[in-house]
Amino acid sequence: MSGIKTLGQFIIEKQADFSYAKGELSRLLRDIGIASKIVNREVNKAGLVDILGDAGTTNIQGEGQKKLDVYANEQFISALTSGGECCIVATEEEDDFVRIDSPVSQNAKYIVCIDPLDGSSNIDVNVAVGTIFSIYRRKSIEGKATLADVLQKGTEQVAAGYVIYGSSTMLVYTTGKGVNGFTLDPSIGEFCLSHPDMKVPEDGTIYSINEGNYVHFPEGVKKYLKYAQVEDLATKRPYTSRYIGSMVADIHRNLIKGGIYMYPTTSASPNGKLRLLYECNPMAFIIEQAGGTASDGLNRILDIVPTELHQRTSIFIGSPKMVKMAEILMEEYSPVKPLGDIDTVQVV
Ligand SMILES: O=P(O)(O)OC[C@H]1O[C@](O)(COP(=O)(O)O)[C@@H](O)[C@@H]1O
Ligand SMILES: [Mg+2]
Ligand SMILES: [Mg+2]
Repeated sequence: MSGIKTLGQFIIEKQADFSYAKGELSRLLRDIGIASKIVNREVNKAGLVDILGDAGTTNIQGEGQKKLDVYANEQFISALTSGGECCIVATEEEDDFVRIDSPVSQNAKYIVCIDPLDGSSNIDVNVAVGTIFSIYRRKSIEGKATLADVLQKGTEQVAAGYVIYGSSTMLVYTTGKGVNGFTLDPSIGEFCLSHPDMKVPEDGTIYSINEGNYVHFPEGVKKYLKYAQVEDLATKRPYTSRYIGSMVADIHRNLIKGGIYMYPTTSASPNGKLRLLYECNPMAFIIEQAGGTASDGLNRILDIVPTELHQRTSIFIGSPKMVKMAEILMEEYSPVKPLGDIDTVQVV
């Protein structure tokens, strides 16, 4: 076992990068690691325990909740509560933000925004799913933290990460100093450093989008798909289409191999489908830290000012050269309103 570095050891080692660090963020990341292992245990034996299928409840987004959505949500809230470093959790599965009122958390300075289980449509069919998290420092230090402490721009994130429950289970995260990936070694129950200093290739040949929505796509996206599907060997086109239907898994693949993931506006989702606070901001922070880019077609995701807890946005994310091409075609064919006028996207 010589030479392995566990997540816990790595976090403590990196703490030295932050002169003011007192270990709170390290402990918070530890708590997320613990809850991820518990969720992983259930995901791995999902068919054998009563965790598949619908929970029979609906979340504020009008989506039917899966049993594993609810279970994962409970595990992360309970780990963050007993850990004591988090004062508010904003989660996909709760209508309003959850104030952590345990005695130890009163003075906690961190806010966690989380998608406890990403890729819910893949849970019952044994396809990779994930967890996505984003961490902010509360702005106000007096009194109780409020919604204003949650609705911060993505540029204010102090850390972000995801867990992918796939053929192996990995935790990938950033604290603004690069991106590192850890693989869970079940024999020792530890996340071990397996992918140090991850970098997204500048260009790629993989595009990920639900083409089933083609007729509802903005013209700019239709043009990009035509561009991707044209024969031009010099630019390695036609590109390959890959779509798992779990944002974490599609972006993880593109982070390693190069590629672009797109979930644009559609007539069904005029503001996009994916949520800014706990899906797009954390993935954008990670991909940018790995040398990639992320926008809504025009505006940098991390610069979008959140106005609502479950706010949605369109997203184009991945290899910078591919995102740039998509943005050029969006700008030309489907001008998106610049920042400051975000709430309605106009498609001409
Ligand atoms: O089925 P669609 O419309 O392609 O949407 C798939 C996308 O929706 C999501 O499942 C939304 O996330 P949740 O499963 O956390 O709600 C993404 O993971 C995925 O990329
Ligand atoms: Mg999700
Ligand atoms: Mg989810």
